[in-house]
Amino acid sequence: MTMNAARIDTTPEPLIRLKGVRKVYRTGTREFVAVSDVTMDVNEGEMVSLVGPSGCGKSTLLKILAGLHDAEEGEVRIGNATSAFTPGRDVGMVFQQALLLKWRTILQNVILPAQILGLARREAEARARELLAMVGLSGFETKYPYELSGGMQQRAAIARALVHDPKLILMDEPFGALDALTREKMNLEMLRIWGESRKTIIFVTHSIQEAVFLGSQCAVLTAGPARMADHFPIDLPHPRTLDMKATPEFGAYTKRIYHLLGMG
Ligand SMILES: Nc1ncnc2c1ncn2[C@@H]1O[C@H](COP(=O)(O)OP(=O)(O)OP(=O)(O)O)[C@@H](O)[C@H]1O
Repeated sequence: MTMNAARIDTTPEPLIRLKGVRKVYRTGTREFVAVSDVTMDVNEGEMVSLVGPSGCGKSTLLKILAGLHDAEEGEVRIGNATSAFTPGRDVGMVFQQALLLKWRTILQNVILPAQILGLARREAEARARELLAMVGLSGFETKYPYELSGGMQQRAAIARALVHDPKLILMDEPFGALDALTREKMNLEMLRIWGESRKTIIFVTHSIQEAVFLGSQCAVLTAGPARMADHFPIDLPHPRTLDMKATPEFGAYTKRIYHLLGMG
């Protein structure tokens, strides 16, 4: 008897598969293409930067990934055979403003998503404390948001996005409101937090330097028409250091993005 040995494919399935995604907003009889031609695979544990000018559809794409909007056309698949995905449970979000509740302590703010999802209080609190330590906020558990700097508040927001152990973190220009030096520091912190948490992160930014420095993959979106112009891996070594920004390799990536955005 002969047996056909099934070929075992060990290539991991991507966590996110986007193919020809297009989203149109309608107001009355008018249609507006917010984003189009979005095709990209994202593997678990990747940090993908989405970079582009204002109005090119970055936030729209995040809303599609969060399950808040449906795509007009194309395929959106999140989750795979080994990792099922439920948007309400498996997404953590960080916005440009930390949006902490001013009447809750930092610990109580970080716990909030776990409370909303009805997770066990004791475990959630232990995890929130661990995450506060990971983002460098040990000792600030009982402080209130007004007692923290902007950068510290954004660290708390990152801890809050991780507390329910989501599979996907969506970050919409999280450091856009910080001063330039704090932003550089937060970029280094972000890489460390990503390395420790091993989460899949989609990171929206207007900054080409930030996109190259943080991304394991970079997607470039253009406006007029709003479309994904390109996406490519960023093959810079880890750990990344600020010195790398002065290297020809780093410069080649930024130049590529400037050209795609018509600024070359
Ligand atoms: N609910 C909506 N209804 C109609 N048009 C919308 C809606 N939301 C966004 N738009 C339009 O769609 C386009 C893409 O918006 P989106 O917020 O995704 O852009 P963005 O790249 O995130 O911009 P920014 O960088 O300024 O935040 C914009 O021109 C915006 O005006």
